[in-house]
Amino acid sequence: MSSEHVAGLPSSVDVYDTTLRDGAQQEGISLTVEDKLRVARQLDALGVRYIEGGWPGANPKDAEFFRRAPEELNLEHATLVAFGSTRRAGVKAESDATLRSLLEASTKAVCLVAKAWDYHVTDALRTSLGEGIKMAFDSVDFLVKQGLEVFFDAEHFFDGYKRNPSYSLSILDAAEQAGARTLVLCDTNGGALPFEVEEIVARVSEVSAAQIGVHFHNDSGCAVANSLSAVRAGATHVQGCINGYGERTGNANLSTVVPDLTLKMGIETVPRERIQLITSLSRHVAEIVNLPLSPQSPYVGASAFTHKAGLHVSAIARRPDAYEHIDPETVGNGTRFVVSEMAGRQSLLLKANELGVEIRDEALSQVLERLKELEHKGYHFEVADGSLELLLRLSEGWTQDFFSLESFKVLTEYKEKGESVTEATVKVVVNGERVIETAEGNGPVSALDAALRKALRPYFEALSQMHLTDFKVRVLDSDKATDATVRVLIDSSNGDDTWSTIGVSSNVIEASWHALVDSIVVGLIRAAASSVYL
Ligand SMILES: CC(=O)SCCNC(=O)CCNC(=O)[C@H](O)C(C)(C)COP(=O)(O)OP(=O)(O)OC[C@H]1O[C@@H](n2cnc3c(N)ncnc32)[C@H](O)[C@@H]1OP(=O)(O)O
Ligand SMILES: CC(=O)C(=O)O
Repeated sequence: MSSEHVAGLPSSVDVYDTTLRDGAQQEGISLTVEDKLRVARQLDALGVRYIEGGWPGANPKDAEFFRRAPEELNLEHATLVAFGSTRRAGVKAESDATLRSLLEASTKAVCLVAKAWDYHVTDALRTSLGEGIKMAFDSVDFLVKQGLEVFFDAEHFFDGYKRNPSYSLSILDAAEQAGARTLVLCDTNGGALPFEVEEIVARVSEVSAAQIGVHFHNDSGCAVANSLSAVRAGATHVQGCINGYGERTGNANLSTVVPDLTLKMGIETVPRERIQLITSLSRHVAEIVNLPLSPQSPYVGASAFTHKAGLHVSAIARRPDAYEHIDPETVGNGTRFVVSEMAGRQSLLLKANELGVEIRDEALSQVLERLKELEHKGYHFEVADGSLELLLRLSEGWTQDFFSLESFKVLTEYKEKGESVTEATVKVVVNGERVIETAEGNGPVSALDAALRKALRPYFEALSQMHLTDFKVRVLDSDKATDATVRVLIDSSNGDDTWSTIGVSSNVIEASWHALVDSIVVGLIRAAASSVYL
């Protein structure tokens, strides 16, 4: 990996975040004003140069955001930008409602979107090409004369340029003449490809003296690549959204673009020491927008530095950078290993170390063979580290002596009006004593869990701190209908620690029982290890 500056590239690029405006245009995202303020604070802490906060004239929420921002944000690094369109056709700039609401937002900078494709001027705005140019000029001119820094988003620039370059360039020229700070070439439909981008941005850089910026949508899957190509061709301002949120397939993902520009191309973007905040920021923003972050997200995803294949893990154990393109800590992420049927001895050894289980070299091959057999039957140890820990311990001759099962029974009684009650009875031996307990639950697993806890609780105080946090059932061979094998996964927690356990059987209650017993046994082992009294 090189973070040295590459000759011929700009020394710095302005990062312009539009998560709160274009990001919020993604289907499924709806931010409150508080959410927007929280995201803005996070972006400022990362050190982005500009934060586009929303369109103040479009809805009361964005207007309130801009009203509250000066008092509640105290931005250290970033400049807040209000977004809106140019004046409407046939309306004077000073009387245009959108431009007035931009002024009322009281930011130092604004961003104006204008049509840069002739087809959009004639067919979407339904006005003349000359009026399209005047709308751009008048709007920028009006806001610059009010003392504002103006970014100019040339909407559909790439599509327009490919069809009628002279019109698209004259729109840019109008904005530049009127005093726009930055001409932002937008790939609004997101269909551009990197080689086209490089050629077009290079051409615009030749004819324009203003700063060139870019804004890419991801419809061809190239938004990040296009942003990097644009920088190679002369752009020094890049727009995008955290986690690639945005209209349709999203915008250029800043959680990728920023590390790429900084770590791969040696370009200054956010302050160098803050790049390590990008993983936590990306995950925090995912929480706020309430969308799970894809584990495969480059740099910041949970799987970005997770290794599964045995050959990879064995090499990494010898050379940590063997299968990692950067040191994960640079971006605040970390290396993980998962163990599955694709593991080799080295993977298992590393996992055993991580789980605090000592395992002899001779035992490794034997456990690996057993693990692969179990995975063939439907186990999935990658997501069940608790059960994997027990498998490793068993291979070293350990047996759980907390309790032994004599039998369990589950009854579901259907009552009038469709109500049902499930009751479980467990018979276990603890400390040489036979214990029989019955409990009710809202289903077989909760009833079994309650009965087992009732039986064990007098002997193991630590059980009061343990609880199940999730329960998942997956049918593995659904073509066998009711004879299908099912996999049950249980997540558990004791407040400090979490673990996952697994059970597989053609009987869902039996599979649940195995996962449940593993969950309790792992919890008791952890309690013993942290000297919580049992
Ligand atoms: C490429 C982008 O993503 S830009 C950001 C787009 N974001 C949004 O649209 C979200 C916020 N939008 C809104 O809340 C509303 O669409 C508003 C408030 C902006 C406008 O609402 P309305 O006045 O009801 O208009 P509506 O949305 O139906 O149509 C858009 C109007 O803007 C005009 N318009 C579109 N682009 C521009 C432009 N760049 N400059 C000037 N006017 C424009 C259209 O001509 C149309 O006006 P018309 O019907 O008088 O011809
Ligand atoms: C401005 C903008 O969001 C676009 O052209 O996609």
